[in-house]
Amino acid sequence: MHMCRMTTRSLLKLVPKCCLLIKVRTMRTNNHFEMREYNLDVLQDEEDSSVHAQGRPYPIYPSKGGLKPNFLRDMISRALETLPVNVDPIPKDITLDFGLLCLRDAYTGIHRPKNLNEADLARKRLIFDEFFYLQLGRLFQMLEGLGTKIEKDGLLNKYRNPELDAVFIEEWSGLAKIFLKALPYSLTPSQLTAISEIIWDLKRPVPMNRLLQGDVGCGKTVVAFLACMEVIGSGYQAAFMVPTELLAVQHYEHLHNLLENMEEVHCKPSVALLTGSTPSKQARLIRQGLQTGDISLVIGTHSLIADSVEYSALRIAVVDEQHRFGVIQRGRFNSKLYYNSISSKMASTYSDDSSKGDVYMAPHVLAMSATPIPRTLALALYGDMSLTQITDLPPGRIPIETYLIEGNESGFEKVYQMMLDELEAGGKVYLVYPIIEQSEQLPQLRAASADLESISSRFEGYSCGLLHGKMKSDEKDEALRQFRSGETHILLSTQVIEVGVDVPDASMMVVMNSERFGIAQLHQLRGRVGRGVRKSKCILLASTTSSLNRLKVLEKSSDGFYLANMDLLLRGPGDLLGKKQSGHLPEFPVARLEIDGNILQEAHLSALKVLGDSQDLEKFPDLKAELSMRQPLCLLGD
Ligand SMILES: Nc1ncnc2c1ncn2[C@@H]1O[C@H](COP(=O)(O)OP(=O)(O)OP(=O)(O)O)[C@@H](O)[C@H]1O
Repeated sequence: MHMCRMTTRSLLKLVPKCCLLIKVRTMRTNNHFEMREYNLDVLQDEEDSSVHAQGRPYPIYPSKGGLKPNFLRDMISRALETLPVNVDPIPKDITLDFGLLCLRDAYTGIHRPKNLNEADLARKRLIFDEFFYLQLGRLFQMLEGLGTKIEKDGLLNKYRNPELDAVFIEEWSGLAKIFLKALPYSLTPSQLTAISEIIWDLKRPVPMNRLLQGDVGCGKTVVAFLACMEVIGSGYQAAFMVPTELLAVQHYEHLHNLLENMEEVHCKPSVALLTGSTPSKQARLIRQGLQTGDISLVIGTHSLIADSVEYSALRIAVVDEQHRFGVIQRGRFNSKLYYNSISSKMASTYSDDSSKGDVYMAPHVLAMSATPIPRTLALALYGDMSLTQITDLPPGRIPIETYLIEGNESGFEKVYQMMLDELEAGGKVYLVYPIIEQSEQLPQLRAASADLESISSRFEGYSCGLLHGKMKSDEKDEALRQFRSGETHILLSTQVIEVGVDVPDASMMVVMNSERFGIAQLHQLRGRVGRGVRKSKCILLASTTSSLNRLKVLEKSSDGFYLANMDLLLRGPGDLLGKKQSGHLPEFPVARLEIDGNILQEAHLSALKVLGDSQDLEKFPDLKAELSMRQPLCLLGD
């Protein structure tokens, strides 16, 4: 009998002397192991050395839908016999460069490995293929969307040397320079690198498609504003799309404050706010202003991509919290074309297609994500985007103290006392709940609405506000405004405040039932405090003892990238990204993103190399055929 913990490798077992194999998946619970899955595999013909020679790894196939492992083994064996030698569509120089087995050896190696090393190499090759065709498809599709060879070469170059290009401040547009000068702080080094890199892209005749990532509160917004100023300074327009009205109003007010600081009144751009709640007469005027070019920058929700909104010269679209928008929504900016005279000049100089005198270009897209996700995941999800990361925080931030407290009676008493101390010292408190109303199915969960009364009476003399997703947008704005202005001291809220909400003097957060949230999500929530001069606290109340271990990491680290990696390892990509975002994640039958990131990088480089050799893949007909089978939509131009 052979027992072991299941790992990716343990699908292959060394054949022991006896003829019964048991594959077991165990789970460690507290101090004992529990058997969750098992599989009996009887080797009927022990003498059959051709299939399972002693001492060699032995593949275990699942027996599903009446298909017995032995039957599968037999079929696969026969298929392997008939496999042509020349079955590999990937060019040989690529397989050599990255130390990959050829495809035939990989098939043999995964089903009949001589040893575990061979099985590992075979697995690597299969994973490489999963990643490679995905990257190839995405890049191929992007190249297809570009008009001229110079654009295509430029794009491939940019991907090959992602850190290479940046524009010095002297070369920024006048308006961007004035805006920078008027900021009440200096940019951090990585904010400066990020914006210089973005401006480099903005000056090129190729539409940018860039993802700006950074930890909570690192100051992405101001980088995006600067990018808008750069294009406005060159005579074009900018649109800034956010997922909620709350954020739209906040960004609009924030920008207004920054523009107030500018002494040069004559060059202040005209800025408008357009959301679903904008009164129709005003919305009509804003649309008119965008069409004539009188408005240079519009901040708003998805109203900005409505068909009725026409821009006179939209050169950049910033999409904040981009994972909250579908690919199609983001893509709708691509149809808001503008006439680009620079591109037109370049195209006529370099293009072999002289008919391209007038160039109508899709706007540059700068997507922003407040959830730091590991590079591997970013590449798998957004392989078609260049990536800029802000890796430092503005100076002077006082680290947030995080406490993990068990949500029993004494735990609550302790937390209420800490809240009282904070309020008495002049602080403001967010109370975050997993749900709005009490639920009969989940009685252990605290609910924001249900708690309003008891919290109000407990903290007499301090007023409480309520904020959740089911409130009307003007009610939400009002609740946040009151909290910001200090009319309310405690804000009971759901996770609607998770992204973007910036109330710098909020100094304490208490998360109820924090076991219901992921680590990356809690980090994001925690980022709502510690944004001002007061020392801030975050208290995670956990109602189950088993969750305490998982959440402990938040007490120790405040590095969003590290925590996202931990979340990826602990819970896998689906849970880390949440339902909506992970819905865009392709399926990988063999690969596991949490451990196979380096293979993904190699696959990305290989795809670039292949396309550098042949942008339309005509040089590699077998590869093109394989791509059309694996990613049919990209070759159809969908
Ligand atoms: N270089 C800087 N120095 C000092 N303060 C800064 C700097 N950059 C930004 N800030 C301030 O830091 C706060 C957070 O910035 P911002 O809202 O842009 O962060 P963010 O990256 O969008 O974070 P989140 O995703 O959490 O909303 C703001 O109050 C902003 O004014």
